[in-house]
Amino acid sequence: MGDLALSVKNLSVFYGEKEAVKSVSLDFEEKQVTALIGPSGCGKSTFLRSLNRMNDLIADARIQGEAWIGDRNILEPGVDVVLLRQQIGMVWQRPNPFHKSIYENIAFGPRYHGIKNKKKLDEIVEQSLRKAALWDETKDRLKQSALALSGGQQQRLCIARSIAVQPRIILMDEPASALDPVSTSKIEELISELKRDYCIVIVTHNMHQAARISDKTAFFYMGKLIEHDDTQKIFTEPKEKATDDYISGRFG
Ligand SMILES: Nc1ncnc2c1ncn2[C@@H]1O[C@H](COP(=O)(O)OP(=O)(O)OP(=O)(O)O)[C@@H](O)[C@H]1O
Repeated sequence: MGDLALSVKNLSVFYGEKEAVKSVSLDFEEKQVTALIGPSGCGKSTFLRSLNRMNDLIADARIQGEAWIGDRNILEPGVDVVLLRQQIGMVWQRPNPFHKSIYENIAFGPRYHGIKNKKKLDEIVEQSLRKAALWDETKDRLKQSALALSGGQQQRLCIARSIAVQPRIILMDEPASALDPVSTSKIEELISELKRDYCIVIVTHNMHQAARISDKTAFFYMGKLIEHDDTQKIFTEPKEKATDDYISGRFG
């Protein structure tokens, strides 16, 4: 087994009385892609959002359990969520660039975290755009609004923005589901490149996508983690009947 990036223990999430995620324990390794799959409403996004404390923003959401990065439980009350979100980045279903230039979208995070030197910021912008396979398309228009980019380019910009603050883990909630097939395959190629450096956790409804890009797959059903294993095993010889039924399209 490789190095652990994040270890989740008995994580439960409640919305009021409703338990949307039920005592899930799951480990994520460095330099691996884990796909979270399961039918609509099974708690995948809720689980994902808990990992960088985005659920803190929902008034009646309550979390129990632990999530460890090294010797730190990131779900403890005293954790600085701004620093946490630097370590654990998030890419949403719909690209959400800031209403700023391409350059400023990338430079914003590093500047916020204290980098003021223009040359250093230029370097970070270039490196982040290169890593997100967007440099060639944007290097001559860095001052232009990010909103003038296509949807697929905007999503790669959002990935570049999360890389710019040097995270360890990148969470992605159906990052390609709003994109056309060409943009989708670019995002998939990009994810395969990025896993050399990062731990990636991706929610996807697309079974083929999960099979293509992930090393591990976790199947959720009605808030519970039913099965977690090598992606190849989940898709060829799942242990649980519910997993088999879901991946062969019998429900969901
Ligand atoms: N902000 C919220 N307030 C109350 N209930 C919520 C909230 N967000 C999600 N839920 C409920 O929690 C459960 C899990 O939802 P969640 O969005 O995590 O599932 P999901 O597996 O990601 O679904 P989908 O694939 O449709 O996005 C659902 O029953 C949903 O209705």
